[in-house]
Amino acid sequence: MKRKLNQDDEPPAADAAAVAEPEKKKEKKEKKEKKAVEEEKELSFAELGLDPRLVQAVAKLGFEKPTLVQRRAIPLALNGEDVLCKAKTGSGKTAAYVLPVLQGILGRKKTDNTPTTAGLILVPTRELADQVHKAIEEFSAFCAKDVTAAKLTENVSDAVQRSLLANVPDVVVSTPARAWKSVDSGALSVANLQYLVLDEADLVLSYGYDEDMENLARSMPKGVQTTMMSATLLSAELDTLKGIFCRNPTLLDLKEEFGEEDEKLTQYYVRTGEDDKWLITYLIFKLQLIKGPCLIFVADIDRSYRLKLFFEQFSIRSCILNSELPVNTRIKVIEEFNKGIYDIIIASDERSEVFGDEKEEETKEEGEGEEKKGKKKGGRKGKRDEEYGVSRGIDFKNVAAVVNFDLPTSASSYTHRIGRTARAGRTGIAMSFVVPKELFGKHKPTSIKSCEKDEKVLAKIVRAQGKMNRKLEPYNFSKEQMEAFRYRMNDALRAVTKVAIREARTRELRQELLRSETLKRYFEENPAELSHLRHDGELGHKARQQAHLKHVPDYLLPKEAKKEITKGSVGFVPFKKVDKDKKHRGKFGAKGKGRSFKVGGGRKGDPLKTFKVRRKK
Ligand SMILES: Nc1ncnc2c1ncn2[C@@H]1O[C@H](COP(=O)(O)OP(=O)(O)OP(=O)(O)O)[C@@H](O)[C@H]1O
Repeated sequence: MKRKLNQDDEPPAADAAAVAEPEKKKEKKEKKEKKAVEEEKELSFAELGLDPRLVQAVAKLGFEKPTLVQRRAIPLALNGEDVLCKAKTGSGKTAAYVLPVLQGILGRKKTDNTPTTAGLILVPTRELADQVHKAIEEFSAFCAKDVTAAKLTENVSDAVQRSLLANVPDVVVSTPARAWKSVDSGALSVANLQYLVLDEADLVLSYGYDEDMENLARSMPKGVQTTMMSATLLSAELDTLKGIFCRNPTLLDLKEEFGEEDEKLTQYYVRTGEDDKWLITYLIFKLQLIKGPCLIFVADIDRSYRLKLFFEQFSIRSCILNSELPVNTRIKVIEEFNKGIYDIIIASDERSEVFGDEKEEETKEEGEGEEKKGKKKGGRKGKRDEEYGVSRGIDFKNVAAVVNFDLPTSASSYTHRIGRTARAGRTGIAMSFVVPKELFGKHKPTSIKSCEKDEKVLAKIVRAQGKMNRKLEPYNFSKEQMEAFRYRMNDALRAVTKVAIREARTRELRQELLRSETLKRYFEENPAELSHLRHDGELGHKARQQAHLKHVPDYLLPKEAKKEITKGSVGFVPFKKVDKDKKHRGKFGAKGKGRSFKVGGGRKGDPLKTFKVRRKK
């Protein structure tokens, strides 16, 4: 009878081999899997089975090899499978779904040249439709005569739209509402559709396109190959979408591998009072502590104008993006931002305003809040473009940092906002201001309702990011170092009155309408004139201008700051937490070499006079 082993005994040799066997097998399997992953990483676009003309196009775009989502999704799609894919923002999802559609059309055209719309790509916003349409043109650069594409988002007349569709484009890019309107009017036929793509699929439903989606589903033939993409595909949306469109889809949930493609996004959060976030933001941008293009998200449209006017007090130039601006203006601002003409965009991510308060319920699988679905009919203030959105999918190029001046109201909004930086393997910084519960409402002039739940939302964001192997680091700005600048911040805030904000808002709209409509033909004949119509022009005629705020006097500037600014290095000049016991501090309490400086002895009175720079001991 086999002697019972107690835990101290050495197992007999035969048993030792039996025990070692599974271990060996497991090790072998892990080694094999690791080798397969390494080999997969070396796959080329040609090895994915793509048409040489598409391979040529991506090579021309500088894509050396496919990203994770492309390596996984393209073969499945080429194999005719329905794909539901969750992959991180900026990971190349657009190419992952466009290339297989183009490949399918090229394949069909080899035997059947009948004009027919074979591909329909649905996106939630006009900006994204414009971007996807551009991507299709880039990817089909070497087969343009074989593939035609149209986008149904231009704010052109129905007649023009109808003539666009009369040529029966192979691929149509549209928002669901415009697609259904064209199908319903007979301008667009989806009777022979073969490929359907939903990008930012979860948002397509929460933007209130449910009805349009159901109508479109009814108009399409059965068996359309469907691909759905999003960085935050929540289980609720997943079931709805699967029910409407998919046959037996393959679920590609790449979140586990977020950590694999070396994560280059650094995320900070700053616990700060409602007024201090204005002071910190002023310092960050006036002292250029964040270098390079930056995207600032605020809670609503008024806030975006207030921040722009506040910046103007210090001669900091910025652009505005919101749903009130004409779509062509929004697309132009994004294009010019991507060309480096502007460095700061202030975007109001006003879904919570447009769709009403987003309630966040914890969903078990995702640990991410679920944004309240559906649009609050009639709950919107003023004329807004429901198809506006910049926190989702828009491929802002080389954004050095995303600043959540106002924290979003859901973890998934946060994921998409920060997804505008650190794209395609580049580095990026996300900095989010969090108003602690005990400080909420303490500074009435700058307090807004959406910050009341900042701490709760932060907790959910930390959990959701943790599930993607990402973390947020707390960041403390040294209050004493900031005090010297507070009076300047207050002067500027006082100058930006409600009247000034309202004036700026209406003026911007008037200017944009003027720019986009009546002068269009003139600028087509005089393109050089167009450049004068920069979008980051000063709006502050109504806000009192204060010359003394336009520059930072030398005695205020710590020597380090001056050196950093002239150095012109790109990227984020990190502050470091102020550890009382540390000897060395850089600018704003940054640890490391450099001088420490203190506002003079904490004495009352004008900090400008008591500000002293002390050499490092
Ligand atoms: N294989 C590749 N190699 C290099 N760059 C790539 C590759 N694929 C895409 N890119 C670039 O990466 C950037 C992000 O791509 P894309 O917009 O498709 O990401 P995404 O996953 O759709 O992002 P989001 O979640 O914000 O929609 C783009 O500038 C694109 O040109």
